This record gives sequence, C-alpha cells and structure tokens, in this order.
Amino acid sequence: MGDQLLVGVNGAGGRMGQRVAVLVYQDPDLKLGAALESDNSPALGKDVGEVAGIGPIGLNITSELSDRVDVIIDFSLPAGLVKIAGICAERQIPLVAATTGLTPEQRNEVLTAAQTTPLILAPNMSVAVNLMMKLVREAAHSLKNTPSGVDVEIIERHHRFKEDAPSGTALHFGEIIADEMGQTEHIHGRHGRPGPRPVCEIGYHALRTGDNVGEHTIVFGMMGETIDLTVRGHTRDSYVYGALMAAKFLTTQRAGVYTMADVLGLN
Ligand SMILES: NC(=O)C1=CN([C@@H]2O[C@H](COP(=O)(O)OP(=O)(O)OC[C@H]3O[C@@H](n4cnc5c(N)ncnc54)[C@H](OP(=O)(O)O)[C@@H]3O)[C@@H](O)[C@H]2O)C=CC1
Ligand SMILES: O=C(O)C1=N[C@H](C(=O)O)C[C@H](O)C1
Repeated sequence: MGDQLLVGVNGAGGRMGQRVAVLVYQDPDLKLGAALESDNSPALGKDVGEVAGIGPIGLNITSELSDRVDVIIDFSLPAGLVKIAGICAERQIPLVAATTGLTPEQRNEVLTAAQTTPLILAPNMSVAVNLMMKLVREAAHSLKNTPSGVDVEIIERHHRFKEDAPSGTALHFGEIIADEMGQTEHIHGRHGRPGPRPVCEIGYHALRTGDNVGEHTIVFGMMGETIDLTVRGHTRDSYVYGALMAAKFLTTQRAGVYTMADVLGLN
C-alpha cells in the first residue's frame, strides 16, 4: 500500500484525536504515521489503537514528531496547535488545524505556516456545518434590508468538557452574518437590565450540557416572524470525515491558506 498518505494526528489521546486515529486506520487510502500528545500526557508511550479503543495497531503516542508524515490533523489545545504549526511550516507538512479558542496572536502564528505549507484553519470540519455557513450567508444577505430590522442570536450547545466558549463555530457564524448585515456589537449572554435590544448586536448563548457533540442554531428574529436555522452533530465522526477530506485535499495543493468551502466545493 505504498501510495497511502501518511497521516499524523496531534492531540491523539483526546476525544477528537482518538476518532481521527480510528477513522484513519479504517480508510484504505490513509495510514497513521504519527500520534502526538503533549510532553506530560499520560498517554505517552501507549499504543494509539489501544487508547482509541480498537486494540493495538503498532504505533505509539509520542510528544515529538520524528517520523515522516504527508499531512497532520490537529485537534488539540491552542498551545499544541501553535507548536505543531511551527513544525509543519519548517518541514513543509500540510496542516489541517481544527483546534478552537485561539487568541488573535495564536491565530496569526498558525496562519504564518501557510507561507511555506498548505493550511486549513477551520473551526468546524463537518460537511453539514460548512453547508450551513453558506445558507446562513445567503439568509443574512437576503434579510439585511428588512424594514423592521432583524435581530440575530446564535445559540450553541456542547458537552460539559468543552473549554472554550462560545464555540469557534458560533463566532465564525457571527463573522459571516456581520459581514453581510453590518452588526457592530457582539454580546455574550444578557443579564440585569440591558434595556431594549439594538439591531446592531449579535447575541451569543453557549450552553454546556452532558455529552452533546455540537449544535448551532442561528435565529433571525423579525417583527411578526422568525427563522431558526439549526445544524446538529450526532457523533464526533462528522468532524473527522471532513478533516480527512481536508487532509487529502491539502496534499494536492501548494502552500497557502485554504478553506473547508474549497475542500467541499461550496464556493
Ligand atoms: N474544527 C472542528 O471541526 C472541531 C474542533 N474541535 C476542537 O478541537 C479541540 C480538541 O477537542 P477535544 O478532542 O474535544 O478535546 P480534548 O481535550 O479531548 O483533546 C485535546 C487533546 O490534545 C492534547 N494536548 C494538549 N496539549 C497538547 C500539545 N501541546 N500537543 C499535543 N497535544 C496536546 C490533550 O492532552 P491532555 O489532556 O493531556 O492535555 C488532549 O488529549 C478543541 O479546541 C475543540 O474545540 C472539536 C471538534 C470539532
Ligand atoms: O469542542 C467541540 O466539541 C467542538 N468544537 C468546535 C467549535 O468550537 O466550534 C466545533 C464543534 O462544534 C465541536
């Protein structure tokens, strides 16, 4: 199977990293070439297949990338993504960067890698979510001149373990909407007496409950009627399938920044 792409996964011991390991292992076009974790991870030295629940596959989790890989998929923490982006830039390894919750500085550091290698930095890899981004842009564009005004609120639900809020996806939906409609204020929850709602704001509401793998609802509220657009993940594999498509796509590209819309042909 010499023409299999060798995939490295960063954050291999995490919820997403484990599913990446399993679905790469099951994909005949792909082979796991490296499974990376932080310096102090309890998973270091363990077989990544064991950690991911499919039994040993002969590849141990390490903290340094010593083996050759054709592409890296990162679902880790911001510091982990910044580190691997530097390595990918230096070794010209294409990078699928899925970690959210980056500061603007961390985001810029990651984007620098695109000067020397192909890069996708996307808050959501799912096919359905990326199609919804296109639908939301169209809705925002069509509604922007509604005479009575349109109130946009973004509600997201995720599992109790999620560290960043609101989700990277919710923030990206807000950017798309503001780009079309021109809202200037981004409000995170409301309490006290904020007074009547101005149309220039987008409200974000982050719910954290149980094991929810991710739901986003965009509310376009008008006088007399409302549109709710919702997308729900059922399993984490929805993100992994998109990440694998992105990985295959990037290995055919030159250095630069690409989007999931490029991967999925949604432009
Ligand atoms: N773009 C997308 O489609 C999606 C993005 N995400 C994002 O992916 C990220 C990971 O999510 P999830 O898997 O649920 O989180 P987890 O916390 O389960 O996994 C993160 C993993 O990364 C490890 N890690 C921490 N630091 C480093 C480092 N320096 N180098 C390598 N690995 C490191 C963690 O190890 P330890 O526990 O030892 O710290 C952990 O195993 C989040 O930012 C999440 O928002 C999630 C789903 C979809
Ligand atoms: O942490 C998660 O789980 C998810 N994070 C991403 C985000 O912050 O948008 C994508 C997805 O919603 C799952």
